[in-house]
Amino acid sequence: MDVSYEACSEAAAWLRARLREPPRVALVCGSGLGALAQELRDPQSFDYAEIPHFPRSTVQGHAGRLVVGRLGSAPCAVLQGRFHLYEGYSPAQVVFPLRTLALAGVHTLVLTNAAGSLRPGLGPGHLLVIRDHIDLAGLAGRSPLVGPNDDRFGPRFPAMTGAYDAGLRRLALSLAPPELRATPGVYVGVGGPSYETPAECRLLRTLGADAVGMSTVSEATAARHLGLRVLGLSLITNSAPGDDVDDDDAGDVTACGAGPATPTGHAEVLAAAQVGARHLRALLAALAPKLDEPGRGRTRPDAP
Ligand SMILES: O=P(O)(O)O[C@H]1O[C@H](CO)[C@@H](O)[C@H]1O
Ligand code: HPA
Repeated sequence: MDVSYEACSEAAAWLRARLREPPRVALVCGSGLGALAQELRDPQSFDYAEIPHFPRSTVQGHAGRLVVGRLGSAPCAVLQGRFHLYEGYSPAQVVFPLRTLALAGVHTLVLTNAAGSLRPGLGPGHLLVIRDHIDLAGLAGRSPLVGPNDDRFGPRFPAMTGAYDAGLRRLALSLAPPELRATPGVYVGVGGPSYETPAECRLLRTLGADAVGMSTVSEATAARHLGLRVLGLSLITNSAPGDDVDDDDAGDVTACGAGPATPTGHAEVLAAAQVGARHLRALLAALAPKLDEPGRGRTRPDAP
């Protein structure tokens, strides 16, 4: 698969030729969160298979469809389906859709995901508003930015301090429906697709992580490389095994305080995400007026 700047530009031009207006905000739906696209007015919808160079979704709960419409007054593109490293995609393939959307006009990216809680008191149905992340694959050399740098996407060495926009985070925390018990925290991205062992969860906790998942970090890294503003929202679908869990019977014991000790399977993750999606939709509707701002654009001078 061609993941070059030229391939992204071709996909972006294909989209722009079909859209009533270029998108300025993009939203990536996490597992089971495809219903977030229902917030869009006047939607136009495209299967990923139609869009030049796009990868194909292989995971249940990721429809593989791009829906473009208005979120409040903001032209918004919703990716109903993301790509994960465990599907066998390279890091550059994982971030191809959001690079395409950036070239099509997007300046603000909302990343959503389903995640396991590592923090006592943070349980299924709660929302972690991502303050920072730990990219285990990236730290091990599997960043989407590895390889020759194309300066048209961004600089060779982008900063990742403040990667998640503080203003958007504060807004999300203040506007979230009370049912989500929204709290800021650190998301750790792991490779998957097996869920974590109790010992791995202990390790991730000592690293300072509050929630764990298999996505988001590559996308946030590529988005900052592109100069996009990023908001990250983790809907907690399960608790990861806690310190109190005996490795022999992790399935029997309630873990970090709330909900079943971890996951059991993707079906449960999808079911929990679908329950929380209702409140997440309310949050998006409340955030909508703040996501697009006149004058805001990609911070790179040569942005198309
Ligand atoms: O991060 P999203 O795409 O929401 O999906 C999460 O759910 C799947 C595991 O159930 C993994 O892909 C994990 O990353
Ligand atoms: N671990 C990793 N990814 C996940 C989890 C989890 O516990 N829950 C949802 N996605």
